[in-house]
Amino acid sequence: MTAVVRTEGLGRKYGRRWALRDCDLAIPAGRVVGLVGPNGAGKTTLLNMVVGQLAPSAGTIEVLGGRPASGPAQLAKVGFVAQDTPTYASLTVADHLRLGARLNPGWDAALARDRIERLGLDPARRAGRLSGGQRAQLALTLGIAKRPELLILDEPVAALDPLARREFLASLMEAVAEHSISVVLSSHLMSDLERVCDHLVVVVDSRVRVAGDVDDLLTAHHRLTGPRRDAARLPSGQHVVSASHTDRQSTFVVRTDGPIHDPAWTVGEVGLEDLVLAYMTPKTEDRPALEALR
Ligand SMILES: Nc1ncnc2c1ncn2[C@@H]1O[C@H](COP(=O)(O)OP(=O)(O)OP(=O)(O)O)[C@@H](O)[C@H]1O
Repeated sequence: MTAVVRTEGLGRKYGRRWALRDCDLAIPAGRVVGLVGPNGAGKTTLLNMVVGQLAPSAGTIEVLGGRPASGPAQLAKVGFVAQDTPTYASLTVADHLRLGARLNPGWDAALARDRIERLGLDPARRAGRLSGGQRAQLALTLGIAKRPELLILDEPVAALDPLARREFLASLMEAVAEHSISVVLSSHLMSDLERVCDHLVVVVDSRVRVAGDVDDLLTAHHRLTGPRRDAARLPSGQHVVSASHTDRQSTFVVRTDGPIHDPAWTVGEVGLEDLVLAYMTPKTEDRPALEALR
């Protein structure tokens, strides 16, 4: 499998505290990857290592077959829109495009101009005078016009209203379809991720809890509801992701490779948001840690 990002035992410490640890990932090419997890889980830390802005404290990372930010050719292959969609407040939209052209060898000037025109952004307007949504669109334009093979977006839609978010994601998907780029996108907004992502990475407490193609993940996870039962009494092939109990009833989200035959259970499907929430919920039972699903 061609991996756009491959990590083994990757970790980053700040002082004595791990911001991310034991991270093993193999993200296939051509995916739109949703990176999710609670605040402080380690998402930005991972993305900053992917783009080479942060050095690992442990393990290895390979991006498009090379070391992150290891030279001009590697830098040209990866586009990055950081968390606060950074632009230069005193520079105009046109200045940003000129800067993009100067800094990026593969710059697609026609693409940048067309996008700006289609978005209705005034080239003479200073970035500091744009709305949050317009600034995010400008930053995305810079990221796409660089014509990267991999585009990294750290919470690009956080400050946008629902309509602007929808437009932003639509234009991202358009760019993905037209230029066949791989995208890694971190967000807390599950409905957005559900719409655009076909691969998911969930990070909780500095560790990757689960990773895989969305279709495979949804097929492998089920919600079991039935008479109250201890998680320890479930068959070994059913890995408990989350458990909740009332006096008489138990509900589990489990990951399993095979069908569930026990007639005591009502078996339901799990949606993407429920799946993510199940992994983010602290487990009440003591079960072995889950392997990342690939
Ligand atoms: N420069 C830094 N110095 C010290 N600790 C840091 C630094 N940057 C991040 N951390 C810590 O590392 C951990 C992971 O932070 P990170 O920003 O990667 O999380 P995140 O998942 O992106 O969170 P959010 O969703 O809130 O953006 C947190 O505990 C954070 O406090």
